[in-house]
Amino acid sequence: MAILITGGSGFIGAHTSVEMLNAGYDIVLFDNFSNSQPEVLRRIYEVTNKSFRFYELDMRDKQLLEKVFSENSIDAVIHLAGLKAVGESIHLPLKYYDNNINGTVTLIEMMKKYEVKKLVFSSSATVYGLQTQVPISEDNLLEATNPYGRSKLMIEEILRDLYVSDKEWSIIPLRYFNPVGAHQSGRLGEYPNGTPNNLTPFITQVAAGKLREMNIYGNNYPTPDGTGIRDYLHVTDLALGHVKAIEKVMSGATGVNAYNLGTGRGYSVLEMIHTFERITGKIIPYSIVERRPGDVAVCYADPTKAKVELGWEAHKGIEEMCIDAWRWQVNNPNGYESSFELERSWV
Ligand SMILES: NC(=O)c1ccc[n+]([C@@H]2O[C@H](COP(=O)([O-])OP(=O)(O)OC[C@H]3O[C@@H](n4cnc5c(N)ncnc54)[C@H](O)[C@@H]3O)[C@@H](O)[C@H]2O)c1
Ligand SMILES: O=c1ccn([C@@H]2O[C@H](COP(=O)(O)OP(=O)(O)O[C@H]3O[C@H](CO)[C@@H](O)[C@H](O)[C@H]3O)[C@@H](O)[C@H]2O)c(=O)[nH]1
Repeated sequence: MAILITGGSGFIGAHTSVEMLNAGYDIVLFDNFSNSQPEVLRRIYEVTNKSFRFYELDMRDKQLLEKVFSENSIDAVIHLAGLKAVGESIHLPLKYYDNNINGTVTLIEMMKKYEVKKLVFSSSATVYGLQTQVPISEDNLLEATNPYGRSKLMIEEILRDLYVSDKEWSIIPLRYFNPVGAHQSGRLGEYPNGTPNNLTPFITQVAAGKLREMNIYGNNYPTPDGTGIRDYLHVTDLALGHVKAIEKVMSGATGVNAYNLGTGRGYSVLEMIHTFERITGKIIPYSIVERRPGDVAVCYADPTKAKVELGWEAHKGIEEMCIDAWRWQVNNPNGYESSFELERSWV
C-alpha cells in the first residue's frame, strides 16, 4: 500500500513527501527533473530518515509510467507534476498544454487501468481569474487568464467529467494560494531557475546580495499602502493540507471536491519586504514600477471549507515564512548543488 507523488522532487513535492513520510505513509515518487534536482531526494531522506522509492520519468511516457503502477501497489495519487511559469506559458502555450494536460490524461488513464481511483490534484487560486470579491470561496466563478491557468482549469474540468463517467472516483483539487517559505531544517526550499518571477524568492535574493534591488509592481492599487495583497502560506502548512486530503480520499468519500489552501489573511508587498528587513537586518532596496499585467489588487482565501471538512488550517505566520525562507537562502546560496549521484531506487 503506497501513495504515489508525481513531481515529488519539486518545491511542493519535497515538502509534501516529508510530511507524508512523517505521517507514516509509504510513498513512491517520480519526476523528470525538468525543474528540480536529484539532490532533493537525498535531502528528503536526510530530514525524515525514512526511505522511499523514486523513478526518474516523464509522465507522458506511458511505458515508464506503467512500470510504476505494475511494480508498486498504489492506493492513491498526489499529482503535483507540471510546469508553472505564467509568463513562459503565454509564449509557449503548447508546451504547457502538452506537459500539463497530456501528462495528466496519461496519468489518469494509467490510474484507471490499475483501478486507482483516489486523486489529490494541485490546482491553484489562478482558477479564480481576475476575481475581485474577497475572501474567495470555492463556489466562486472560475476563469483563466493565461495558458498556465487554463491548463489548471481544464484539468479540474477533465476530473469532473471523469467522475461523471465513473462515480467510484474520489478526487480533491487543492487550490493553493501563495506558498512560500522553506523547511525549518534549512535543507529544503525553492531555488527558481534564473531571475525569480515570484515575490519572496526575489526578496531573499536581494537580501542575500545576489540581485541589486526589487521592483514593486505598482503602488496605486486600492489597498492601504497601495501595493498588491496576497494570501501567503507556509509550504509546510500546504504540505500538511495534502496529508489531510489523502486521509479524506482514503476514507471512502467519492466525488470531486475542491478546497482552498490559504490562511485567509492577506499581506501587501511592502509588508512582506518590511518583515524580511526586520528578520534579516538588511535593507531591501526597491523601485516602484508599472503594474504587472494580469495582477489583481487583492487576493486571499476563504479557508473555511478546508477547516470544516478536512480538519486543516494554516498555523505558521509570515514571520516564520520569512525566517525559514531566509535560513534556506543563507544555507544554500546556490540552491541544491548537484553533488549527488542519483540512486534510482531508495528501498
Ligand atoms: N508554487 C506555487 O506558487 C504554486 C501555486 C499554485 C499551484 N502550484 C502547482 O503545484 C505543483 C507543484 O508546484 P511547485 O511549486 O512544487 O513546482 P516545481 O516546479 O518545483 O515542481 C513541479 C515538479 O514537476 C516536475 N515535472 C514537470 N513536468 C513533468 C513531467 N512531464 N513528468 C514528470 N515530472 C514533471 C518538475 O521537474 C518539478 O520537479 C505544480 O503543478 C504547480 O502548478 C504551484
Ligand atoms: O518582483 C516582484 C514580484 C511580485 N510582486 C508582487 O507581489 C505579489 C505576489 O506576486 P507573485 O509572488 O508573483 O504571486 P502571484 O502573482 O499572486 O501568483 C502566484 O500565485 C498564484 C496563486 O496561487 C499562482 O496562480 C501563480 O502561478 C503564482 O505565481 C503581487 O502583488 C505582485 O505584483 C512585486 O511587486 N515584485
